[in-house]
Amino acid sequence: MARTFFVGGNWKMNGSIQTSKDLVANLNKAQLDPNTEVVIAPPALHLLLVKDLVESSQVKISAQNAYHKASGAFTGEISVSQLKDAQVPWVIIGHSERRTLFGEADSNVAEKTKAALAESLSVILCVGETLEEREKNETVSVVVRQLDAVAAEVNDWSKIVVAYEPVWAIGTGKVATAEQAQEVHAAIRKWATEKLGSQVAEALRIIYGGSVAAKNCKELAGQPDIDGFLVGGASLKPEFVDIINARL
Ligand SMILES: O=C(CO)COP(=O)(O)O
Repeated sequence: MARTFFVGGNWKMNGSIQTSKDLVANLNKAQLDPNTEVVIAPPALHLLLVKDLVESSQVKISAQNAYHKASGAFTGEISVSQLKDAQVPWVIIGHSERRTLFGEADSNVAEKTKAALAESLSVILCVGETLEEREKNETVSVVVRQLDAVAAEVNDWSKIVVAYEPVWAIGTGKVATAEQAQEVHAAIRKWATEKLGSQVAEALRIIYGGSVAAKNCKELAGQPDIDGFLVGGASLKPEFVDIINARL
């Protein structure tokens, strides 16, 4: 079964009302590969504005994070239920910046993923190792530990896209080589086969993130287990369209 190519744009904490409008205007006028699923994740403050401005039903919006409780005294948080109510269909969970800068543990990532799926949201679940972990040859064990934590809480993986984002490649310009990425993607699919069954594993989209750019996306996209990208910096530039069209 062919997996639909998936390209996400994680805008992180960047931009203004005007730049968000400009980014959507660029996407609206671009020719996008109709076989690519596109999801953009603006800052929470801009989500509804961006949602209203997007013209193509091919482009969906995503939050960059959410809290697992439905409501209550959690100052500053946005709940998965509020995302559902606002018709935001996707949420990024477990981004390495959430894990390393905001102290999210594997268990937090698991409970957020579970809560998002319970609200019928789709989830971009991020995993990946630090440079120190890679140098200690712990890449696969770290990624498996992160995935196992979610699998302990979640049975249905049909609405999850796994984003492999090596921390050392994020925002550094140091992209994993196509071989390095493929090796980890294959290990993730092997994990999924063993843990979730071969049918689920075959259908699971595993996307790569970390310094993806127009100049490296085609080689990465040519790997058998790379089903798309989660793009940071380049999603704020016109070349995002070239990355969406990596398979053309
Ligand atoms: O963290 C990322 C996407 O979520 C990757 O960011 P960069 O593409 O800027 O390296």
